[in-house]
Parts: sequence; structure tokens; C-alpha cells
Amino acid sequence: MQDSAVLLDVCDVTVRFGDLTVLDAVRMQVGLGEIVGLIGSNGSGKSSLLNVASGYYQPSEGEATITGISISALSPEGVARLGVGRSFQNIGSLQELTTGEYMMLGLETDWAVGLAPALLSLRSSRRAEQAARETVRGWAERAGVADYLGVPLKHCPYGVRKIADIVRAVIAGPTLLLLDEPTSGVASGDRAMIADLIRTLVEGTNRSVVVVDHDVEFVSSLAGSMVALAAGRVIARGPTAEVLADRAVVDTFIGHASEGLVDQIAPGEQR
Ligand SMILES: Nc1ncnc2c1ncn2[C@@H]1O[C@H](COP(=O)(O)OP(=O)(O)OP(=O)(O)O)[C@@H](O)[C@H]1O
Repeated sequence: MQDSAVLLDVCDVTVRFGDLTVLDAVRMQVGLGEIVGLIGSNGSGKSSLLNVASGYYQPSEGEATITGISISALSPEGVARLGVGRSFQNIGSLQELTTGEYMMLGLETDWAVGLAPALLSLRSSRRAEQAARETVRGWAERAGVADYLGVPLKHCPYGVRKIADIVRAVIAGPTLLLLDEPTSGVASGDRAMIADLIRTLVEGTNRSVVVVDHDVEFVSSLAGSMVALAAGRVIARGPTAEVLADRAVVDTFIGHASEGLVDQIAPGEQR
């Protein structure tokens, strides 16, 4: 990959917590307009790598850059200002917001910098709020959650909260979107819709996505290339079909039962 085409460059990043090495000299590159899948078994370091890429974890060694700018010393807010968006496993007190209000945060460019001010500023302009509501309704209808727009997230099914968070992240239009297990807790019938939302962000743009998920078939349907982690180390990287066929990947976590997966799923295939 030409350097000019690299959006995220994780270069020999090691992360340690005390005696525990959670990432060990990890390299990963994400190109402009690329969807990269990050796969690995439980505890292999996937979320930690996303945390490095979004400024939540500082490398103990090595460096991560976005468009050549080092993010190693930046706060999560500083990394967000570079156009990096992410999904959240736990949205904490924001569950008080309705699904519609939460999705609207995605339209506030500085939302990650200050959530409460973001919401207040949205509310301060009725016309802007009306336009935002219409935009959000369109996305909610498309994502099948329009019935929940006025319902506080804390009263919504888990799958609806997850979809709301993905929509919020996608409509923010980040340059790089980091998605941590977007399908966990989501009905299997909604997975193709989530894949479509993610493709919408990328298609025809230079935007990029890193997607972590235990559903390897889901990741394969989206990602042109993959990185596989085991115990904090990269055990395979490259085009999706090659990684899925990699002996170490199959042996480590896909399992022999899935060896035919590569034949069944073409990378980037619509499901
Ligand atoms: N802040 C932290 N402090 C201490 N240990 C941590 C921290 N963050 C992650 N770890 C440890 O790092 C290892 C990798 O965790 P991580 O969540 O990155 O794995 P994962 O591949 O995302 O796992 P899963 O698929 O179960 O979500 C685990 O042993 C975890 O306990």
C-alpha cells in the first residue's frame, strides 16, 4: 500500500498493563476507503487495538498514526477531532436519551468532545433540530428502529440500542469508523441491514472502517482484508480469503468445521 493511501497506521504497537502484554508488536494498516476486519478469539486484543486507534489506550511501545499524524499522545477527544468515530459497548448515562436524541448526536460534529453541550446546542436551534429530526427519522426507518425514536434507550431492547449506536456513528460521517462487535445481541435478521449501513458510509468515499466481530461470516461479507489476532499478536493479515484459509487462523479460532467457509463466502459479498 502506498503511504499516501494509508489512513491508519499501527506500527509495532505493544500495550502492557503491569505484567500483562495485551498487544505485542502489532502492525495494521487501514487504507483510504477500505473496510478491514479484525478477528480473534476472546481476549486476543481486538478491543485493545481499537482502543489504541481511538486514543483510549496509549502504546507502551510503537506508534499509531492517522494520516501520518501520531495519535500516541492524543486524548480520545483529540483523536475524534481527526475524524475517528467509534461504536460503544456501553453508553452509560446516555441511555436516558431517546433513540432519536441519541442518533442526533451523530449530526453534531463535536459530539464526542462534549456530549451535554452538543445536545443543548442542538436544542437551541429549532430549525436545525427539525432538519436533524428528519435526517434521523430517515436513517431510523432504514434501520428498522423508527418505532423507537421517542423511546428512552434504557427502555429499548438491547438490539435496538446497538443499532441506534451504529446509526449514530455512521451518520457522523467519520473518516475512520471503528466498530466493536456491531452484531452482538442483534437479531440475525438485522445483520445484513447493519452490513448495508456500514457499506453506505464507505461507498463512493474515502472513508474507512475497522470492524471487530465474532461473526466471522459477517466480517467476511464486508471486509476486503483482515487482521487476525491471537494472544495479542498478529497471526495473519491480508486479503480476506487468504486470512480465512490461513492454517494458524483456522487452527486457532475458526475451527476445522469452518474450513469450507472460504469457498462459501466471497469477500465483500452481499448477504
Ligand atoms: N485496561 C486494561 N487493564 C488490564 N487488562 C486489560 C485492559 N484492557 C484489556 N485488558 C486485557 O487484555 C486482554 C485482551 O482484551 P481485549 O478486550 O482487547 O480482547 P478482545 O479480543 O477484544 O476480547 P473479546 O473478544 O472477549 O472482547 C484481556 O486479557 C483483557 O483482560
